[in-house]
Amino acid sequence: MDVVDVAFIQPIEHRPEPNVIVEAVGIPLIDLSPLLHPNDSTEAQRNELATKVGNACREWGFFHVINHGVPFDLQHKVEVAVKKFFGLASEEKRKVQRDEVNPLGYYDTEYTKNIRDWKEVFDFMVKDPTVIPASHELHDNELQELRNKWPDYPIELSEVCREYAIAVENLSIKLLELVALSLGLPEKRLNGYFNHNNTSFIRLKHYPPCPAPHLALGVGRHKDGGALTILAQDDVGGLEVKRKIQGDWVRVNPIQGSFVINVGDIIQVWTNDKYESPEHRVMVNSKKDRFSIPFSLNPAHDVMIKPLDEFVNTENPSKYKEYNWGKFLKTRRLSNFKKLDAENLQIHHFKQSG
Ligand SMILES: O=C(O)CCC(=O)C(=O)O
Ligand SMILES: [Fe+2]
Repeated sequence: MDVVDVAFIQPIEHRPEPNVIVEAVGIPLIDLSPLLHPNDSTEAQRNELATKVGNACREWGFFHVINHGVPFDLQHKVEVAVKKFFGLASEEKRKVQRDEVNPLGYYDTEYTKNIRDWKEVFDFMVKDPTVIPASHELHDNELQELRNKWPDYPIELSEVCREYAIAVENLSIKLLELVALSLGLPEKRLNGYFNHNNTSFIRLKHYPPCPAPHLALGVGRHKDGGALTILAQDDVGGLEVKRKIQGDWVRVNPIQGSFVINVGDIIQVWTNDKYESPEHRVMVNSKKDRFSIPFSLNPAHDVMIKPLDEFVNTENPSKYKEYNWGKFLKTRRLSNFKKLDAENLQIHHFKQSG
């Protein structure tokens, strides 16, 4: 990757300032240990956690969790395998390259908001196969089965990733239940959208050192399209969130043993904007490689997303028109692939006009 390539250069107003990194102060750290043994946790403990999650969702849209139940040695095995994979020669990685038909596997030329990201990624679905629409066209009902594409080396990558996916998916459902409780909904109100047909996925990411960290970004500013994101990040740092009131970018520092959780667009729409999906981006640096692994909790492709009835009434009418999740996902993928002239599909495109 060559940074003099203009494709990487952010417009002036979106360039990061590597010399003035401001740490985010006050992003909540939530200890989930009461959930480790669900039969022992009391209703009062769950409600207390839900209150913390609710406050974090309103104030930041971001929080850290510790004692989350994903075994440390499993995380370590994944990290080792991921580093082996990204350490392969490009020709090897390209053997599992994603293409226009199957968007899974390796990729190093992704765009966010039409600017190329300084990163390489490997995507896989939690359910294999996963069913999604074959095309983004609204009236085309054809479906497609996505199958994961695993490399021959490292041989253990597929197995450790599958095990990790199950553990993180379990955690995501616990978090979803806390989000539901925090909104005054029954604990399992949202679970049905994420059945065995869910389209959740995991992205293995490598941000190589970048000779021009003041011009490029690892991931340009964006909001996550799914319901919730569970991010494992190493100790290098680079993730930044845009503060709601001040509007400035602050660094979400790595905390050992924690996952970073953020609200995605689906929760924003479901809650009719009670919880907002925060804008974030990833800075790169000139010295260190950085690795991160986001898991995106996504519903089944045929789920229609709109504000939940519980958050709509005459004083507070629905702020969004409903949209089909599978078509949204498919449309988003189009613009990740190539530079488009138009803005990427966003939930604000479904905002009610009146
Ligand atoms: O790598 C990170 O820290 C965050 C990545 C991210 O925001 C994303 O993949 O959506
Ligand atoms: Fe993100």
